[in-house]
Amino acid sequence: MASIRILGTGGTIASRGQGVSGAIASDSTDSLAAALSDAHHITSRDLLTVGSYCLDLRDLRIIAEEVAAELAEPDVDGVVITHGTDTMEETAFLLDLVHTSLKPVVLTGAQQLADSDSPDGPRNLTEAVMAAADKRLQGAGVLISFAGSVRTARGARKAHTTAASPFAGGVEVGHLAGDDVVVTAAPSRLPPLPLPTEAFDDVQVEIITAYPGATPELLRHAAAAGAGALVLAGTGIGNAGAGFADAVADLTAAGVPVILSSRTPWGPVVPTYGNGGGKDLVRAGAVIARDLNPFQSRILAALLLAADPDPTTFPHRFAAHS
Ligand SMILES: NC(=O)C[C@H](N)C(=O)O
Repeated sequence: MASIRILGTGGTIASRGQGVSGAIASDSTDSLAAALSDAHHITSRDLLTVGSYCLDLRDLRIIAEEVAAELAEPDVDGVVITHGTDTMEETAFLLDLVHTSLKPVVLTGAQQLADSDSPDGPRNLTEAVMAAADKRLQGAGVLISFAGSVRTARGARKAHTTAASPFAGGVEVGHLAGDDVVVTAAPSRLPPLPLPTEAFDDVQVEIITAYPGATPELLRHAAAAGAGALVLAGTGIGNAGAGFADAVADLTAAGVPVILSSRTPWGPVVPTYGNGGGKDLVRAGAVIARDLNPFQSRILAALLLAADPDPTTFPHRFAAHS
Protein backbone atom coordinates (compact mmCIF):
# COMPACT_ATOMS: atom_id res chain seq x y z
CA MET A 1 0.00 0.00 0.00
CA ALA A 2 1.43 3.36 -1.06
CA SER A 3 0.76 6.75 0.46
CA ILE A 4 -0.50 9.11 -2.26
CA ARG A 5 -1.26 12.81 -1.94
CA ILE A 6 -3.87 14.24 -4.35
CA LEU A 7 -3.70 17.98 -5.04
CA GLY A 8 -6.72 19.46 -6.80
CA THR A 9 -6.69 22.42 -9.14
CA GLY A 10 -10.09 22.11 -10.85
CA GLY A 11 -10.79 21.39 -14.52
CA THR A 12 -13.58 19.33 -16.04
CA ILE A 13 -12.97 16.50 -13.58
CA ALA A 14 -14.27 18.89 -10.88
CA SER A 15 -16.82 20.75 -13.04
CA ARG A 16 -20.56 20.46 -13.32
CA GLY A 17 -23.56 22.38 -14.64
CA GLN A 18 -24.31 23.06 -18.29
CA GLY A 19 -26.80 25.90 -17.95
CA VAL A 20 -26.52 29.34 -19.51
CA SER A 21 -23.56 30.23 -17.32
CA GLY A 22 -21.57 27.23 -18.58
CA ALA A 23 -19.84 24.50 -16.63
CA ILE A 24 -17.88 25.67 -13.59
CA ALA A 25 -15.20 23.90 -11.56
CA SER A 26 -16.73 23.39 -8.13
CA ASP A 27 -16.14 19.88 -6.74
CA SER A 28 -13.66 19.52 -3.91
CA THR A 29 -10.74 17.14 -4.29
CA ASP A 30 -11.90 15.31 -1.17
CA SER A 31 -15.17 14.51 -2.93
CA LEU A 32 -13.29 13.19 -5.99
CA ALA A 33 -11.00 11.11 -3.77
CA ALA A 34 -13.94 9.68 -1.80
CA ALA A 35 -14.80 7.43 -4.76
CA LEU A 36 -11.36 5.75 -4.75
CA SER A 37 -10.84 2.23 -3.43
CA ASP A 38 -8.83 1.70 -0.24
CA ALA A 39 -5.95 0.02 -2.12
CA HIS A 40 -3.72 2.94 -1.14
CA HIS A 41 -3.57 5.47 1.66
CA ILE A 42 -4.97 8.65 0.07
CA THR A 43 -4.98 12.20 1.41
CA SER A 44 -6.16 15.14 -0.64
CA ARG A 45 -6.44 18.90 -0.61
CA ASP A 46 -7.43 21.72 -2.94
CA LEU A 47 -4.89 24.17 -4.29
CA LEU A 48 -7.33 25.84 -6.68
CA THR A 49 -10.74 25.04 -8.16
CA VAL A 50 -10.68 26.55 -11.65
CA GLY A 51 -10.71 25.60 -15.31
CA SER A 52 -7.14 25.38 -16.55
CA TYR A 53 -7.82 28.06 -19.16
CA CYS A 54 -7.97 30.51 -16.18
CA LEU A 55 -4.48 29.75 -14.84
CA ASP A 56 -1.62 32.24 -14.91
CA LEU A 57 2.09 31.84 -14.25
CA ARG A 58 1.67 32.66 -10.56
CA ASP A 59 -0.76 29.74 -10.23
CA LEU A 60 1.74 27.46 -11.93
CA ARG A 61 4.50 28.61 -9.58
CA ILE A 62 2.33 27.93 -6.53
CA ILE A 63 1.42 24.47 -7.83
CA ALA A 64 5.14 23.76 -8.32
CA GLU A 65 5.96 24.89 -4.76
CA GLU A 66 3.15 22.80 -3.26
CA VAL A 67 4.20 19.70 -5.19
CA ALA A 68 7.82 20.12 -4.09
CA ALA A 69 6.69 20.43 -0.46
CA GLU A 70 4.64 17.23 -0.71
CA LEU A 71 7.47 15.32 -2.34
CA ALA A 72 9.77 16.32 0.52
CA GLU A 73 7.46 14.58 3.02
CA PRO A 74 8.98 11.18 3.91
CA ASP A 75 5.54 9.58 4.25
CA VAL A 76 4.45 10.55 0.70
CA ASP A 77 5.22 7.98 -2.02
CA GLY A 78 3.73 9.86 -4.96
CA VAL A 79 1.62 12.87 -5.90
CA VAL A 80 -1.44 13.06 -8.15
CA ILE A 81 -2.70 16.39 -9.48
CA THR A 82 -6.19 16.83 -10.86
CA HIS A 83 -6.10 19.52 -13.53
CA GLY A 84 -8.01 20.83 -16.54
CA THR A 85 -6.87 19.30 -19.78
CA ASP A 86 -6.65 22.57 -21.75
CA THR A 87 -3.29 23.62 -20.33
CA MET A 88 -2.22 20.44 -18.49
CA GLU A 89 0.80 20.15 -20.78
CA GLU A 90 2.15 23.49 -19.54
CA THR A 91 1.77 22.84 -15.81
CA ALA A 92 3.06 19.29 -16.21
CA PHE A 93 6.12 20.47 -18.13
CA LEU A 94 6.98 23.14 -15.56
CA LEU A 95 6.69 20.54 -12.80
CA ASP A 96 8.91 18.18 -14.79
CA LEU A 97 11.58 20.83 -15.37
CA VAL A 98 11.96 21.39 -11.62
CA HIS A 99 11.35 17.80 -10.47
CA THR A 100 14.18 16.61 -8.20
CA SER A 101 12.56 13.55 -6.64
CA LEU A 102 12.39 9.90 -7.66
CA LYS A 103 8.74 9.87 -6.57
CA PRO A 104 6.23 9.99 -9.45
CA VAL A 105 4.02 13.02 -9.99
CA VAL A 106 1.00 12.18 -12.16
CA LEU A 107 -1.48 14.66 -13.62
CA THR A 108 -4.95 13.64 -14.72
CA GLY A 109 -8.35 15.12 -15.46
CA ALA A 110 -11.47 14.44 -17.45
CA GLN A 111 -13.10 15.15 -20.76
CA GLN A 112 -16.66 14.63 -19.45
CA LEU A 113 -18.17 16.81 -16.75
CA ALA A 114 -18.58 15.32 -13.28
CA ASP A 115 -22.39 15.45 -13.67
CA SER A 116 -22.47 14.02 -17.19
CA ASP A 117 -24.10 10.64 -17.93
CA SER A 118 -20.74 8.88 -18.13
CA PRO A 119 -18.01 10.87 -16.38
CA ASP A 120 -14.47 9.66 -17.13
CA GLY A 121 -12.91 11.45 -14.14
CA PRO A 122 -13.32 8.64 -11.58
CA ARG A 123 -11.55 6.04 -13.74
CA ASN A 124 -8.84 8.51 -14.76
CA LEU A 125 -8.21 9.36 -11.11
CA THR A 126 -8.06 5.68 -10.15
CA GLU A 127 -5.49 5.06 -12.90
CA ALA A 128 -3.41 8.12 -11.95
CA VAL A 129 -3.23 6.87 -8.36
CA MET A 130 -2.13 3.43 -9.62
CA ALA A 131 0.62 5.06 -11.69
CA ALA A 132 1.77 7.30 -8.82
CA ALA A 133 1.89 4.28 -6.49
CA ASP A 134 3.87 2.11 -8.90
CA LYS A 135 7.48 1.71 -7.76
CA ARG A 136 8.57 0.90 -11.32
CA LEU A 137 7.66 4.47 -12.34
CA GLN A 138 10.02 5.95 -9.76
CA GLY A 139 12.52 8.12 -11.62
CA ALA A 140 10.17 8.60 -14.59
CA GLY A 141 9.55 12.25 -13.65
CA VAL A 142 6.25 14.04 -14.14
CA LEU A 143 3.62 12.11 -16.08
CA ILE A 144 0.17 12.56 -17.59
CA SER A 145 -2.16 9.61 -17.08
CA PHE A 146 -5.34 9.70 -19.12
CA ALA A 147 -7.76 7.11 -20.54
CA GLY A 148 -5.46 4.16 -19.88
CA SER A 149 -2.22 5.66 -21.12
CA VAL A 150 0.66 7.15 -19.09
CA ARG A 151 3.09 9.46 -20.88
CA THR A 152 5.86 11.90 -19.99
CA ALA A 153 4.94 15.54 -19.50
CA ARG A 154 7.79 16.59 -21.78
CA GLY A 155 6.51 16.46 -25.34
CA ALA A 156 2.88 15.75 -24.42
CA ARG A 157 0.12 17.92 -25.79
CA LYS A 158 -3.64 18.04 -25.90
CA ALA A 159 -4.22 16.85 -29.44
CA HIS A 160 -8.01 16.55 -29.60
CA THR A 161 -10.70 18.81 -28.18
CA THR A 162 -13.35 16.17 -27.44
CA ALA A 163 -11.79 12.67 -27.66
CA ALA A 164 -11.88 10.53 -24.54
CA SER A 165 -8.10 10.18 -24.87
CA PRO A 166 -7.04 13.71 -25.83
CA PHE A 167 -3.29 13.57 -25.12
CA ALA A 168 -0.59 12.52 -27.53
CA GLY A 169 3.17 12.84 -27.72
CA GLY A 170 5.79 12.53 -25.03
CA VAL A 171 7.09 9.06 -24.28
CA GLU A 172 4.46 6.52 -23.31
CA VAL A 173 5.86 4.94 -20.16
CA GLY A 174 2.98 2.59 -19.52
CA HIS A 175 -0.63 1.71 -19.96
CA LEU A 176 -3.33 0.45 -17.68
CA ALA A 177 -4.60 -3.10 -18.08
CA GLY A 178 -7.38 -3.81 -15.59
CA ASP A 179 -5.83 -3.39 -12.18
CA ASP A 180 -2.26 -3.42 -13.49
CA VAL A 181 0.12 -0.79 -14.76
CA VAL A 182 2.09 -2.26 -17.67
CA VAL A 183 5.37 -0.32 -17.65
CA THR A 184 6.82 -0.04 -21.16
CA ALA A 185 9.63 2.54 -20.99
CA ALA A 186 11.99 4.37 -18.65
CA PRO A 187 12.45 7.87 -20.05
CA SER A 188 15.81 9.60 -19.93
CA ARG A 189 15.75 12.83 -17.93
CA LEU A 190 17.63 16.12 -17.91
CA PRO A 191 19.09 17.64 -14.73
CA PRO A 192 16.43 19.65 -12.86
CA LEU A 193 16.22 23.44 -12.79
CA PRO A 194 15.54 25.39 -9.58
CA LEU A 195 11.92 26.07 -8.58
CA PRO A 196 10.54 29.31 -10.03
CA THR A 197 10.82 32.41 -7.86
CA GLU A 198 8.18 35.15 -7.69
CA ALA A 199 9.86 36.77 -10.71
CA PHE A 200 8.29 33.97 -12.78
CA ASP A 201 4.79 35.39 -12.15
CA ASP A 202 5.38 38.45 -14.32
CA VAL A 203 7.73 37.18 -17.00
CA GLN A 204 6.19 37.98 -20.34
CA VAL A 205 6.88 35.43 -23.07
CA GLU A 206 4.50 35.74 -26.00
CA ILE A 207 3.80 33.28 -28.82
CA ILE A 208 3.51 34.64 -32.37
CA THR A 209 2.43 32.38 -35.23
CA ALA A 210 3.59 32.43 -38.85
CA TYR A 211 1.01 31.98 -41.64
CA PRO A 212 0.54 33.10 -45.24
CA GLY A 213 0.52 36.89 -45.23
CA ALA A 214 1.80 37.22 -41.64
CA THR A 215 3.98 40.25 -41.03
CA PRO A 216 6.54 40.59 -38.20
CA GLU A 217 4.60 43.54 -36.74
CA LEU A 218 3.09 41.49 -33.89
CA LEU A 219 6.55 40.20 -33.00
CA ARG A 220 7.93 43.73 -32.80
CA HIS A 221 4.82 44.93 -30.98
CA ALA A 222 5.09 42.20 -28.33
CA ALA A 223 8.69 43.19 -27.63
CA ALA A 224 7.74 46.88 -27.45
CA ALA A 225 4.96 45.92 -25.01
CA GLY A 226 7.50 44.39 -22.63
CA ALA A 227 8.01 40.77 -23.66
CA GLY A 228 11.25 39.37 -22.26
CA ALA A 229 11.36 36.66 -24.93
CA LEU A 230 9.24 35.60 -27.87
CA VAL A 231 8.32 32.23 -29.29
CA LEU A 232 7.86 32.20 -33.05
CA ALA A 233 5.62 29.29 -34.04
CA GLY A 234 7.02 28.98 -37.53
CA THR A 235 5.54 27.04 -40.39
CA GLY A 236 6.58 23.42 -40.91
CA ILE A 237 10.21 22.68 -40.17
CA GLY A 238 10.63 26.23 -38.78
CA ASN A 239 10.10 29.00 -41.33
CA ALA A 240 8.48 32.42 -41.54
CA GLY A 241 7.81 34.83 -44.37
CA ALA A 242 9.11 38.21 -45.49
CA GLY A 243 10.52 40.51 -42.83
CA PHE A 244 10.73 38.00 -39.97
CA ALA A 245 14.49 37.45 -40.21
CA ASP A 246 15.12 41.21 -39.98
CA ALA A 247 12.81 41.47 -36.98
CA VAL A 248 14.54 38.54 -35.27
CA ALA A 249 17.93 40.23 -35.83
CA ASP A 250 16.68 43.54 -34.39
CA LEU A 251 15.04 41.92 -31.35
CA THR A 252 18.02 39.67 -30.63
CA ALA A 253 20.33 42.72 -30.79
CA ALA A 254 17.97 44.50 -28.39
CA GLY A 255 18.27 41.64 -25.88
CA VAL A 256 14.91 39.96 -26.54
CA PRO A 257 15.54 36.29 -27.43
CA VAL A 258 13.34 34.80 -30.15
CA ILE A 259 12.77 31.05 -29.92
CA LEU A 260 11.98 29.29 -33.17
CA SER A 261 9.39 26.53 -32.65
CA SER A 262 6.80 25.19 -35.09
CA ARG A 263 3.06 25.46 -35.45
CA THR A 264 3.14 21.88 -36.80
CA PRO A 265 2.13 19.54 -33.96
CA TRP A 266 4.97 17.01 -34.14
CA GLY A 267 8.61 16.88 -35.13
CA PRO A 268 11.73 18.97 -34.62
CA VAL A 269 12.67 22.37 -35.99
CA VAL A 270 15.43 21.82 -38.54
CA PRO A 271 16.65 25.05 -40.17
CA THR A 272 16.75 24.21 -43.86
CA TYR A 273 15.45 27.03 -46.05
CA GLY A 274 16.74 30.41 -47.09
CA ASN A 275 14.71 33.31 -48.45
CA GLY A 276 13.48 34.13 -44.93
CA GLY A 277 13.20 30.49 -43.89
CA GLY A 278 14.75 28.72 -40.92
CA LYS A 279 18.37 29.15 -42.04
CA ASP A 280 17.91 32.92 -42.19
CA LEU A 281 16.02 33.04 -38.89
CA VAL A 282 18.82 31.19 -37.10
CA ARG A 283 21.47 33.35 -38.78
CA ALA A 284 19.51 36.34 -37.42
CA GLY A 285 19.83 34.93 -33.90
CA ALA A 286 16.74 32.75 -33.36
CA VAL A 287 17.13 30.02 -30.73
CA ILE A 288 15.96 26.63 -31.98
CA ALA A 289 13.30 24.91 -29.87
CA ARG A 290 14.17 21.49 -31.33
CA ASP A 291 10.97 19.49 -30.79
CA LEU A 292 9.55 21.50 -27.92
CA ASN A 293 6.17 22.84 -29.00
CA PRO A 294 5.48 26.59 -28.67
CA PHE A 295 3.61 26.23 -25.38
CA GLN A 296 6.26 24.15 -23.63
CA SER A 297 8.96 26.38 -25.18
CA ARG A 298 7.27 29.35 -23.55
CA ILE A 299 7.27 27.68 -20.11
CA LEU A 300 10.98 26.85 -20.36
CA ALA A 301 11.80 30.38 -21.54
CA ALA A 302 9.83 31.95 -18.67
CA LEU A 303 11.52 29.72 -16.09
CA LEU A 304 14.99 30.53 -17.44
CA LEU A 305 14.36 34.28 -17.71
CA ALA A 306 12.91 34.46 -14.20
CA ALA A 307 16.04 32.77 -12.84
CA ASP A 308 18.43 34.94 -14.87
CA PRO A 309 17.33 37.63 -17.35
CA ASP A 310 20.75 37.74 -19.07
CA PRO A 311 19.95 37.38 -22.82
CA THR A 312 23.55 36.53 -23.72
CA THR A 313 23.52 33.23 -21.80
CA PHE A 314 19.88 32.47 -22.67
CA PRO A 315 20.49 30.52 -25.92
CA HIS A 316 22.93 28.17 -24.18
CA ARG A 317 20.65 27.67 -21.18
CA PHE A 318 17.61 27.07 -23.39
CA ALA A 319 19.51 24.52 -25.49
CA ALA A 320 20.51 22.62 -22.36
CA HIS A 321 16.86 21.96 -21.45
CA SER A 322 15.07 21.74 -24.78
N1 LIG B 1 -11.33 18.88 -20.16
C1 LIG B 1 -10.99 19.94 -19.46
O1 LIG B 1 -10.55 19.83 -18.34
C2 LIG B 1 -11.17 21.25 -20.12
C3 LIG B 1 -11.37 22.38 -19.21
N2 LIG B 1 -11.88 23.48 -19.96
C4 LIG B 1 -10.10 22.81 -18.49
O2 LIG B 1 -9.02 22.80 -19.04
O3 LIG B 1 -10.17 23.16 -17.38
